[in-house]
Amino acid sequence: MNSPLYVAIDTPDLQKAEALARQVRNHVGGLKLGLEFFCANGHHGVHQMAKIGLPIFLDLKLHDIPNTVAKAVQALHPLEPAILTVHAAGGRAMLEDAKAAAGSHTKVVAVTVLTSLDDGDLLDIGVGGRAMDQVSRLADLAQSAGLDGIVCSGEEVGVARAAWPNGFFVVPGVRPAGGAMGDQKRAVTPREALDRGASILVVGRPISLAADPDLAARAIEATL
Ligand SMILES: O=c1ccn([C@@H]2O[C@H](COP(=O)(O)O)[C@@H](O)[C@H]2O)c(=O)[nH]1
Repeated sequence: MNSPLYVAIDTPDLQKAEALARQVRNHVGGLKLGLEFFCANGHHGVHQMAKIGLPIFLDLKLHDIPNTVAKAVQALHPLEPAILTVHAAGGRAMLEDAKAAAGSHTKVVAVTVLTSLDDGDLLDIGVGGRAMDQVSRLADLAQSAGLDGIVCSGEEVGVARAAWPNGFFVVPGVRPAGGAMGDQKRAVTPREALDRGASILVVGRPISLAADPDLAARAIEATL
C-alpha cells in the first residue's frame, strides 16, 4: 500500500530538493512542492522532481478570478500533478472552472482555513466564529463545486470526513508528539489525523530539518 505520508519540499534550491527527496523516497508516498520551489524552479524543477518516481503534489494555492485560475491550471497540464491546490475562498465559479480546467489525472483540492491560523486570526480577516465552522462551510462549497477534496487541519478533518465520506482530505501541519509547532496553530499528530479521516498527511520541517530526514520519515511512518 502507498504511504499516506507526503513530504513538503520547501526550498528554492533544486539540488537540495532532489537530495531530500532521494533520502526519504522509500518512506514517503509523494512529494509536495510549494510556492517557494515553483517560483524558483518552475516547470523544469517539477519535471526534475518527477524523475524521482513519486506522485507530485503541486501546492500552489491558486486564488484569483475564475478565468485567470482556469488558464493557470491549463498551463500546468504538462506537469500532470497528482494533486493541485486552489483556495476555497476564491468562490464557487473559480472552483468549478479550476476543476474543469484540470486534467483527469489531477485531483483538485481546496484549501479551507490555513493551519497557521486560529480563531483570532480569522476574526482579523473578517471571519467570525470558529475555524471549524469556516472549514465546514468551505468544504460544503468545494464538494458542491465538484472538487475532489479539501485541505484542512487534523482538528476539523473528522467532521469534514463525516459530511463528505468520499472526499479526499489533505492534512498538513501535523506534528509528532512534542514536535516544534513553528508557525502552525492547529496541529495534531500524524496518527490522530489519519484516525480522524485524513487521506494524506503533509509533513515538512519535522522531516526536512531533522539531522537524518530518512530516519525522521521512518519514525513518523512507524506511527501510522
Ligand atoms: O493549511 C495549510 C496548507 C498548506 N500547508 C503546507 O504544508 C506544509 C507544512 O510544512 P511544515 O514544515 O510541516 O509545517 C508547508 O509546505 C505549507 O505550505 C500548511 O502548512 N497548511
